[in-house]
Amino acid sequence: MSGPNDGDAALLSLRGVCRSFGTTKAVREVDFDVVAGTVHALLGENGAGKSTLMNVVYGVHPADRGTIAIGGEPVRIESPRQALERGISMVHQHHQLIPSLTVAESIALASRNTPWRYDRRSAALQVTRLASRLELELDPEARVGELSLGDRQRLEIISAIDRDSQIIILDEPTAVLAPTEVEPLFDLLRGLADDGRAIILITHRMREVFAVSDAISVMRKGELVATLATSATDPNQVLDLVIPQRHRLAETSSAPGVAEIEDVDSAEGDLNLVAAHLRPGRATPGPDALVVDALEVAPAPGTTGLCGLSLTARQGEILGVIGVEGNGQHELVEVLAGIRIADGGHVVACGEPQTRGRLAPHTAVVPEDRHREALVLDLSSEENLVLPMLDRYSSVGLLSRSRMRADTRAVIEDYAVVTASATAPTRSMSGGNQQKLVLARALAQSPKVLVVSQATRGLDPGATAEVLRRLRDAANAGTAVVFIGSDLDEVVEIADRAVVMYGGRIVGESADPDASRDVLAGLMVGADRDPARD
Ligand SMILES: Nc1ncnc2c1ncn2[C@@H]1O[C@H](COP(=O)(O)OP(=O)(O)OP(=O)(O)O)[C@@H](O)[C@H]1O
Repeated sequence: MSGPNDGDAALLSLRGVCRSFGTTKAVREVDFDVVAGTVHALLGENGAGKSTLMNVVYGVHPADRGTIAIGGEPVRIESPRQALERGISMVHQHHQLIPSLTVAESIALASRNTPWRYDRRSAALQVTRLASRLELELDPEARVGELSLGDRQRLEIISAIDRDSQIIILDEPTAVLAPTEVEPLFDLLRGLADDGRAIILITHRMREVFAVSDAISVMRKGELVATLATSATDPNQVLDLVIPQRHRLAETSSAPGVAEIEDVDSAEGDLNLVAAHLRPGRATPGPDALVVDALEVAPAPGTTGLCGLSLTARQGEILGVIGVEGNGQHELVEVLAGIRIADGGHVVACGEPQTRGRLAPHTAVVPEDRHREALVLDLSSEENLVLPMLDRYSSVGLLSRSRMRADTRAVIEDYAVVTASATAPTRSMSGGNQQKLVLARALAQSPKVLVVSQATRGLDPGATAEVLRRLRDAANAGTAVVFIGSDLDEVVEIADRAVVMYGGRIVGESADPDASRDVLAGLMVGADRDPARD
C-alpha cells in the first residue's frame, strides 16, 4: 500500500489502524507515516482521535486492527514498556508522574541509563544539565506533588528527551510553557530531527505548526484526512481542514459550539483565530467584586509561594493575570478555592470575607489541572457537572437524576462536548472535551466572581474562540472574571486590564494591555518596569 510520504522511507509507519472504546470509533483505518529527520505536526479538533492514535503507537491502547512498522519492520507494541524498548517515548497531555518522588528521582526512574544504584548528586546534575540544554528551570530536589502544572510539563519533556529515543511523541507540550520556553524547545526538537529522529507534535497552535514542522497531518472524527508538506501549505488551508465548518458557522452567529473564527493573516499569531468582537472595553466595570490583600503562602522546594500578593477585580471586567507558570498562580487559585489556607492576608468577595478553608464567597474556580483538581474521572459528566451544585438537584436527601440528566444534555449540546453519553466516565473523554465540561460547570453556577486558570489549555481553535466569547459574555453580564494565563497574546486579547505575576506577587499593572504588550512581556521574565508608572 502506498503512503502519503511516498519516496521517503518512513521510520514509523501505520497501516489500517483502528481503535474503538465501546461504541466510540476513536481511530478508523488510519495510515500514517513519519519520516526520520522530520518534525510531523498532528492536528485536529478536540476528540478527533490524535491522542488515541499516539497512545496506540506508545502501547497504552493497543490497536484493535492494523499494523505498525518501525524502519520497515512490523512490530507489536502492547505496553509503554515495549514502546520504550523500541525507541519510542511520549510526553503525555496528562502527566504520568509519581507525586511523592523528587524531580531527580523521577528522571532517574524513567531513564534508560540509570545505574543500578541511585546516586542523588549525579541524578541532580543530570537534571540541571538537561534543563539548561532546554533553557528550562527545574529544581532537582522539588517534590513532584508540589510542582505547578508548568513544572510537571517541563519534567515530562526533559524526561522524554533524556531517553534518547528514535521516535519522540509530544502531546500538546507547550500548552503551559512560557513563551520564552517554546523557542528553545523547538530548537531542540529541530536538532533532534536533524540527528535523524522522528518527532511527532500534537498541537492546536498554528504558529507552532508553521514554526517547527516539516509535515502536517490532520485528523477528523477518527480518520486521517490529509497529510501535507508544511512548506506547500498555509495556515488558512490547514485551518479549513481542521475546522471545515468555520466559515459556515461564522455566518450563523447563533450556531452552538463554535464562535466566529477569522482568517489567519500569518502563521505569527493564532490570535487572528478569535473574532474581533472579543476585544476588551465592551462593558463599564462596576465596583470591586474580588479583593485579594497581602496574601502570603510559604514556598515549598521548587515553588515561589505567595509574597504579599494583592489584586482587585471589578464587576463586569476581565482582569488578566499574566505570568510564566510557577510564579504562584497555582497557590493563588488554591487559596481562592479554599483548598489551601494562606499564611497571611485575606480575601473578600462581593463584600464578604472568605472563611478559612472555604471557597471564596460567590466565586467559581476553574483550576489549571482538570485531572487533579476539577474532575472525579471515574464519575460521569452528569455527576461531575452537578458536584458543586448538589443542593440544586436534591430534596429531602434524594438526587433528582432526571433533572441532572436533562441539564447535562443541554450543556453537552450547548458547548458541543464530544462524549459517548452523559453517563460515561469523564476519564473516557478527550482532554479538550473535559476542559469544556469544567468551564461549562463553572459558568452554570452564575458566579459573581469567576477565576479561570489556563482556561483554553488543550482546546482546539474553535473551542478556544467559543470559551473566550463566553467569558466575555459573563463579564458583560456583570461577573468579575479573573483570567489567569501564561499566553501573553491570549491574555492581551481577552483582558480589559492586566496584572503581571512574578515571584509570588504582582509586579505590574496595565489598563491597556494591548499597548503595553512589550512591557508586560518583560515583567513576565523579571524586568522591573511597571507600565502603570510610564
Ligand atoms: N479511555 C477511553 N475510553 C473511552 N473513550 C475514549 C478513551 N480515550 C479516548 N476516548 C474517546 O475517543 C475519542 C478520541 O479521543 P482523543 O483523546 O484521542 O481525541 P483528541 O483528538 O486527542 O482530542 P483533544 O484535542 O481534546 O485531546 C473521543 O470521543 C474520546 O471520548
